[in-house]
Amino acid sequence: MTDKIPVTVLTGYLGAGKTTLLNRILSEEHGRKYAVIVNEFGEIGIDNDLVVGADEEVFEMNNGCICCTVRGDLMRILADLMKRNGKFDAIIVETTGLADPAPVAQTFFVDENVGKKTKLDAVVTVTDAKWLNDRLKDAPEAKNQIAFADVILINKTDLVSPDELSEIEARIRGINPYAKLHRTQRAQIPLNEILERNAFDLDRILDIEPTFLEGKDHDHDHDHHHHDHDHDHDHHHDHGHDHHGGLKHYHDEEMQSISLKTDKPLDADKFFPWVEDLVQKEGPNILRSKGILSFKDEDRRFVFQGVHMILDGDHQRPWKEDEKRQSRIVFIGRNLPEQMITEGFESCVA
Ligand SMILES: Nc1nc2c(ncn2[C@@H]2O[C@H](COP(=O)(O)OP(=O)(O)OP(=O)(O)O)[C@@H](O)[C@H]2O)c(=O)[nH]1
Repeated sequence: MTDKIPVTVLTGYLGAGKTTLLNRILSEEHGRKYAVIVNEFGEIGIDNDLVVGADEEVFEMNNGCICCTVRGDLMRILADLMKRNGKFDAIIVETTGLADPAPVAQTFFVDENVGKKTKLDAVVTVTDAKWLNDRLKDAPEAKNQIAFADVILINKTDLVSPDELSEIEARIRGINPYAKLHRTQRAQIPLNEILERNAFDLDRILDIEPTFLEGKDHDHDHDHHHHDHDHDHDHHHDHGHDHHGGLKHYHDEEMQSISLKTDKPLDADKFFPWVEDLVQKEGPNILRSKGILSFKDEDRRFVFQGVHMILDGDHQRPWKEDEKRQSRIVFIGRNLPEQMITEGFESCVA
């Protein structure tokens, strides 16, 4: 028997900086071979397109909640990876910002096949120093992500004052006194603080989740509606449910995503004023937005990112010859004015 392959679970609320951290890990000269598994909320997969590193193999799970519908997918991908023994030094799983890490972590203990070949190395949680306080009030996932963490990054320290930062740190410590804490900007941190830590502590988890190891029967599908249409939306399931071996976890019933796409080039002079205005007005409800955009007279892809009203974006690599120049954008939030967003986006076509 060879050693078990370490698995790092990257978690953190919407927009906290998980992909930024992942890209940092993958861009470093590590001389290791990582397999990356991503899962996101919203129907158009954007994250897998934003992960750098041509060398790495990126596996995209079906979209949806990793802790419920997608867990079977995670097990299947892991099992496939294990068949290619020796090809990977480690596996990194990036979960959606809305995932509860408990059932994800549980997979490595209750699924025999997975448990034989892999071991959960650490749960690494990225937090957004600017928005964490608000999310602790209204998002139970955010709190669980902290409670379950072995390593916590307090990211985006540039967006808060030193006093606010101390307050955030105290709140995190209140939820989880054991995790190793790091303050970061753009998720800048030495790799060895994240990977191959051997940090996951089952005893501590059993303290906070006594039923963690119980119940191996956890197939349970929620109805999930997918409309194959130009603009899809995904009203997520809700309610605290406890079918994962007695583990309770919660979903935000109001959280929805709107995915839009168009094959027609966009006009940058229309798009930016529109989206800036939109997030100014709807920022509190729009928790996350991101997109890959094709502007007219522009050969490069534009990557667009937003967390509430803070927008970010830049031109990336050129569109490839065989790549469809399609603009895709996703908005995730509560009470989203769907029609207004859909029409607004359509009006940005050049
Ligand atoms: N100001 C600031 N922005 C940051 C920092 N780290 C990341 N960002 C920005 O925050 C946005 C979200 O970062 P991501 O890494 O995509 O976040 P994520 O957690 O992967 O997001 P989801 O997968 O959608 O939940 C991007 O626009 C980043 O450029 C930071 O330290 N400071």
